[in-house]
Amino acid sequence: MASEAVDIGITGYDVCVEWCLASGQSLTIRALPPARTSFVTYCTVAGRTPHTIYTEYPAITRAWLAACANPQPVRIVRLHGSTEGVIRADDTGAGLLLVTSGQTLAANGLDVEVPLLATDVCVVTRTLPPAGQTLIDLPSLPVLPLPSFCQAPGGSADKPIPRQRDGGLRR
Ligand SMILES: O=P(O)(O)OC[C@H]1O[C@H](OP(=O)(O)OP(=O)(O)O)[C@H](O)[C@@H]1O
Repeated sequence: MASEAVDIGITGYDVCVEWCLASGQSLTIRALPPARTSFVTYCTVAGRTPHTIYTEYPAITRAWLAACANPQPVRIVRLHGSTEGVIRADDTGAGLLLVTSGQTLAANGLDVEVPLLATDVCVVTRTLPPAGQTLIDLPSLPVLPLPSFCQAPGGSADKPIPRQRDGGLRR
């Protein structure tokens, strides 16, 4: 889907949200029956003042921080795969990562958990402007909107969140 090689895909809702926010493009995301629900979760260690958020979801992280009432300056570092050990090892670290059972968080001593969005398998197609139709669609499946905190200020979730280079400071 991302490389435009195919017109329809089956993937995780988390992947779709991150891609929409990062690219500024729309997808039509439709829910399949739940298979194994996980949660994109903010986590850290109790008592820390995080300066760095490690994540495979930098666009979701920026959107969430932008929606926070009093966001603190924080560096966003993109990592792929399991990040719990890196977060634990950095005394000013936090993370935005995928949690299913919570066992990996617990094993790494990450004891502050804030679930931001539930994610499961979904069907995804590109949304074509201006009418929003898709090349292939499965209208019997319910549409999943982007999370409410991904709404651009004063606008709709279809508008991209302002970009920031990975690793930069958000002020
Ligand atoms: O809450 P838990 O049940 O402990 O699962 C959480 C772990 O699962 C995911 O990794 P996964 O095994 O999917 O591999 P990957 O992220 O490295 O691809 C995720 O990155 C966490 O590391």
